[in-house]
This record gives sequence, C-alpha cells and structure tokens, in this order.
Amino acid sequence: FHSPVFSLYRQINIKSLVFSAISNEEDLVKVPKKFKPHPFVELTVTVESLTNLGFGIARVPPPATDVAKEDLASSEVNDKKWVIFVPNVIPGESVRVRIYRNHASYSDADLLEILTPSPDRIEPRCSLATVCGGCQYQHISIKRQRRMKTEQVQDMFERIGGLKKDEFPRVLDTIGTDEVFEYRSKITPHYDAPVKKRDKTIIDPDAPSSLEIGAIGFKEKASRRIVDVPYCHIATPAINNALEQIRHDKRAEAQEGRLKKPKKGATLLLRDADGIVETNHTKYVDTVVNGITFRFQAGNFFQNNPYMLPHMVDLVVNAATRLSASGAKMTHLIDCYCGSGLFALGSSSYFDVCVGIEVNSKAVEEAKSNAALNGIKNCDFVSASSEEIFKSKDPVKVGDVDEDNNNGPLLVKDFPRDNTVVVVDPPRKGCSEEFLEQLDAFRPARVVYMSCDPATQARDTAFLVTHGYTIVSIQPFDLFPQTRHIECLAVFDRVDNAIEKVEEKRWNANLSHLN
Ligand SMILES: C[S@@+](CC[C@H](N)C(=O)[O-])C[C@H]1O[C@@H](n2cnc3c(N)ncnc32)[C@H](O)[C@@H]1O
Repeated sequence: FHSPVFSLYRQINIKSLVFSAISNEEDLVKVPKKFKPHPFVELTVTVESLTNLGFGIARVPPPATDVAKEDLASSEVNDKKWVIFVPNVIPGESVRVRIYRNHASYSDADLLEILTPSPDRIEPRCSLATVCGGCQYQHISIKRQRRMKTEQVQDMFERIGGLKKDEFPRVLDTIGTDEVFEYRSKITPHYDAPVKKRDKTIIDPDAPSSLEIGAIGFKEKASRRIVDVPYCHIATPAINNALEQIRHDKRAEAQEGRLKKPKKGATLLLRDADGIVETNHTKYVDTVVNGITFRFQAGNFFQNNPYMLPHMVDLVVNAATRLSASGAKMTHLIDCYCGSGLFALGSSSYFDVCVGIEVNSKAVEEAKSNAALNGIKNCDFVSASSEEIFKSKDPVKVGDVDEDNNNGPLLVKDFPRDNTVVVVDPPRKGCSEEFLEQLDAFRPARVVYMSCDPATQARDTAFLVTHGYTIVSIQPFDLFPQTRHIECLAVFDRVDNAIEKVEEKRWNANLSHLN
C-alpha cells in the first residue's frame, strides 16, 4: 500500500528509528511511556467506522501505566483511547497499520496488511484506487457502500441534528443507479507548475530549455501531491477517450513554449454533455434532463451524474407536489440556490408560478434562457443571494401571472405560504442562519432540502425542527459511487400551530427544570 506522505522517511530503516516498537494493541497496553503512539510504530487495530472523508477510524487504549488493566473496558477509558485514521479499510476489519504522522488528538497511519478482510471487500477496478484521492471506496462492494452512506446520514442527523432515533423517520435506504463506474460527466485533472527540461546534449547553460509537465491527475489521498491519472474509471467513456489526447496536447504545449501561464500549474476541464466533451470553460453545452434542455457554460455548476440526474429531479418533484397534511395543493415554488434552473424548470409543469434565486449571475442568465429555450413561461429567475429572496421588491415576472391574474405585481413575500414549497440546494456549507430565519418568518408549507453535505443539512434540520417543521422523509442517494460523497434529500412540512407547540415545549422544559 502506497504511503502518501513521509515516503522519504520510509526509505530509512523504520524499525531502527522506533525506540519502543509496539507490535500490537496488547503490547501497547504494557508499554510504559507517555500515551501517544510514536511515529513509525506498527499496530494491529480493528476498524470501528469511517470518517466523512472515507478514512477508517480505529482506537487504541492508553498504556497500562495510565490506567489499571481491569478498567480498560470502562467508558471513561474508552474516551481516552487514541484515534488512528487509516485509508482503504472497511469497518469491522482487523488490520496492521504503521503510524506516519501524529496530530494533537489523533494519528494518521498507513495500511500495511489486512488481517481479517471484510466479506464486503472487493478488488478495486482502478490500479490507482489505493493512492488516488478521487475515490475512497473502490475496495468496498457497492451494496456495502450504499449501506454505509445510509448509516452515516442516520448518524449525522442524530449527532449533529441532535435528534433522537424515535423522533424522526428512519433514514431511507440509499438509492442509486446501476452505473457505478463510467458515470461522471465532468472531471478536472490538475498539474503542478511545469519544470524546465534541458537538452543534456547541449553544453551551453544559456541555451533555451523547454518546459515539462509532470503528473496530470488528482490529489493523492491525505496529500497535496498529484497522482498521474491517464484513465479515470468513474468518468464517462467519452471523457476517457478525450483524456489521452488532452494530456498529450498539454505536454506538447509546455514543450513547445505555448503555455499561457508557463510558471503555474493549472486545472483542466473535461465536460461530457450528452457525448460531446468540451474543455473550454466558457463554451456552451446542452444536456437533456427529463425532456428539458439545459444549456450552460461548460465550466459552470451542473450536476455531474447524468444517470442519476433524472431520478434526482423526480425525487424533488414528487416531494414538492404532494398535498399538504391539511389537503392543500402546492401551487408556488421557490428554488433557492437554483443554478441554471434545474429544479424550478424540472418542476414547472406542476406549479402555477416558480421563481429561482441564484448568486451567480451567469447561471441566472442561463436559467432564464433555458426557460425560453423550452417554452416555459411560469418561471422567473433572480440574480441575488438567497438571503434576499423574501426581501425582494421586484415583482415576479411570469407570463401567466401578468396576462391572466392582472391583480398587480406579485412579490415573493406575498406567495400564498400554505401553497408554497421552498426548494433549497445550497453549497456544502449549507444555509446561512440569516436565510433560515427568513424562511422561518415566511413559513412555507413545505421545505424540500437537497444537500451535498448531510452534516450541514443535519445542522440546518435542527433549526427547522425547533422552528415548527416536521421531517417527512430523509432520502440519501448515491450520486458519486466509489466515493465518500453523499447527496441527500430531506423533506419538511410545516406543523400548523407549531409555534404554540414549540412554545409549549419550551415552557414545559422550563417547568421541569424548576422541578
Ligand atoms: C449545489 S449548487 C445547486 C445548483 C442547482 N440547484 C442544480 O442542481 O443545478 C449550489 C448553487 O448555489 C449557488 N449559491 C451559493 N451561495 C449562494 C447564495 N448565498 N445565494 C444564492 N445562491 C448561492 C452556487 O452558485 C451554486 O449554483
């Protein structure tokens, strides 16, 4: 197993550097030294779970000098156990590892040997899988990958969302398509600053030298170094067909002195839109999702798994269009963080009015053009931060409202809240408190929350639940098989009289505190 960092150290005789070599957990308990495994120590550990970055978590107990052996099982000692992160493992596996870096409260280790492999361990398809940071789970069966994703979401809603298991519906099984390789429609390989390559046959030191690009690929696991990736197994075949030529052309540009920024590294773009691979960020590409054509700049945000994408839109539409608990029909949709209009346009035929808001003005232009391109007249898009949506004094401009309901300008804050769904799909950092407070002040009948980071989604869930929303469903899905990434859709319905109920709960809590 390749070691990402400290490979130089590893070339030295490691054993000779370890002054108190510890061979396994049992020995560690006996070693009379200050607890913190020394770098280069080899240990046998059992993997308990995975971090959200896909590393295995193992813990070793403090040595016997710190704690009596009979107390080792106590929960207090459990808290004192030293945490070790190991790549390329599966919970339940017993593995042999070597520490290579100590942090204040945990260590990073290399995987040396798998002693008890998990029944879910499989041979990775890619020969770079243990090194390349692009995939974390190629050694795990897809069934187990998806089960782990469900468990991780459940854990985050309990731990970060502060919810008790019986206080919210069980997280649904992670769904995904059969395309678990060759699905990714955008990759962005990097290379570091090119180095000078001198022709060794020329003796003159001032003779011109050409530039040479080293690895072109993705960052190594737990390192900033780039791994050369000539073929990416999760990228679409069209991307892999183009990749060889693009790598060759870039290297030729460097050698012939044609690079635009010869002293810098760079990131390349390969965007596959329905089989055509675009490498220019500003060129427009077309892709069709559920019968709607989306035209956007190749470098702009667009969901990267065309196989899962139609299902993702269907999930949002199904959640958004259900009747409310009191039987009300949803007629108005607000798509916050709307990008080039995926959810607003994808849902538009089920609603009277849809409005999207997006901070990237280029994406808003695209969303408006996409509405026109598809003959959709009931959608408007606003270029502003989502925090502004309920403050907006600009009337919503949609064909049907202007022509048929000539009742004056329609502002978003005046949407009928009992018939309004707010879809949110924020970046990884989730929604700001300012946005959530406005959402709470508007109090739509339903919130449909799409997230690429269930940790921040769980945090925002805590806000919604304490502000009178109930969780209808939590559905993770596998947008990026073989990787640690989890996409998750959580649906919330407003509980009528919730404010009174929340106040009542707070009041009771205060009373019980007094008792
Ligand atoms: C995860 S993407 C979702 C885009 C779109 N829903 C889709 O699926 O194609 C998040 C989007 O939020 C936008 N964004 C980030 N912060 C924002 C903010 N404060 N207000 C509005 N949009 C924001 C980004 O530009 C990006 O387009």
